[in-house]
Amino acid sequence: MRVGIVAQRGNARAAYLAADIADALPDEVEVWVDAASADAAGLDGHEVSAFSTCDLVVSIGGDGTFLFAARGAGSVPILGVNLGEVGFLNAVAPDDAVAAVKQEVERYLETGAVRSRDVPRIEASGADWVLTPALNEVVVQGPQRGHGQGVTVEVRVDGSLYTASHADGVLVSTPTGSTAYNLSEGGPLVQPGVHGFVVTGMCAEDAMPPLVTQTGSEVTVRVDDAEHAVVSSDGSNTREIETPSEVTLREADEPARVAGPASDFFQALGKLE
Ligand SMILES: NC(=O)c1ccc[n+]([C@@H]2O[C@H](COP(=O)([O-])OP(=O)(O)OC[C@H]3O[C@@H](n4cnc5c(N)ncnc54)[C@H](O)[C@@H]3O)[C@@H](O)[C@H]2O)c1
Ligand SMILES: Nc1ncnc2c1ncn2[C@@H]1O[C@H](COP(=O)(O)OP(=O)(O)OP(=O)(O)O)[C@@H](O)[C@H]1O
Repeated sequence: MRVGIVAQRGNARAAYLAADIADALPDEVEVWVDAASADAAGLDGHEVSAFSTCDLVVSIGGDGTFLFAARGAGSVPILGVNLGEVGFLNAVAPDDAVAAVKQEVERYLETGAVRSRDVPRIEASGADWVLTPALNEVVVQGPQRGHGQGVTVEVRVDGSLYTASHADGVLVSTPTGSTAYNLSEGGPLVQPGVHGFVVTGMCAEDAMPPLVTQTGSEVTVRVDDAEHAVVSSDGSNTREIETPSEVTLREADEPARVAGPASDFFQALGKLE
């Protein structure tokens, strides 16, 4: 079994906790530590982009660290330990981290699988490009946000026109991402497990109420009337596209997998206050 650990870059507490977890695991488990944290501790590190070959990935940090770990992990189960300010994606408290990881490792050694929940991701693509699937959301927007900026968008669901407007952009969120950027833009909270994505307009001039689509549907966003447009996945994997052009959003073939104990969704909402 191979366990990959991603500790928040530059955070000594995260690096110590990574070392504690590594020390607590049986010798038969190979432990990889991300390059930045390993370098700080004088160890050999591994690029997080190779963590899709692990059997379990542990993220120690905040939501940004979890999203970073998820980009490398692909569909490998990720257990999130919260050292962040919000830590909505991280169900495990630091004091419980060693026990929670040991429990999943023991489960894997006994049964060949860790306990995990599938969470859908959104894949954004254009004529000759595709972004790393998003765990939270894909944003299609103009070169800049704000009055007098933006882009004309035309949103279709399975080929049928939903709406068209000048707007800062359009945000398509997974249930996981509903508590993040989607919420700030006026989109609804979505209970985990709902099989839908949310399409939310960003400061649209014409009517664009938040729309829940089935995960199986294909959403296309045509952008025009701006110098260029920008597509981003989870706020970081970004692509500049020319206008006019069309972005296709659909459920990624492989979901992300969240390992370890689940947090109570309604209790976790308290973290956002
Ligand atoms: N106005 C906004 O609310 C806004 C703007 C830009 C990005 N974001 C979010 O930030 C994410 C990228 O995270 P980052 O840490 O790299 O950037 P960041 O440092 O700008 O973090 C943005 C905030 O979003 C929180 N967050 C991220 N995912 C969340 C989730 N699923 N539920 C609740 N809160 C969540 C983080 O804890 C952090 O407080 C994007 O996926 C997007 O959802 C939010
Ligand atoms: N081990 C790492 N190696 C390389 N980059 C990292 C690593 N950990 C985090 N990062 C980068 O830092 C970003 C997240 O860091 P950030 O400071 O926003 O912390 P966070 O995990 O969101 O916690 P907080 O809630 O305290 O802000 C990630 O998106 C990623 O780009």
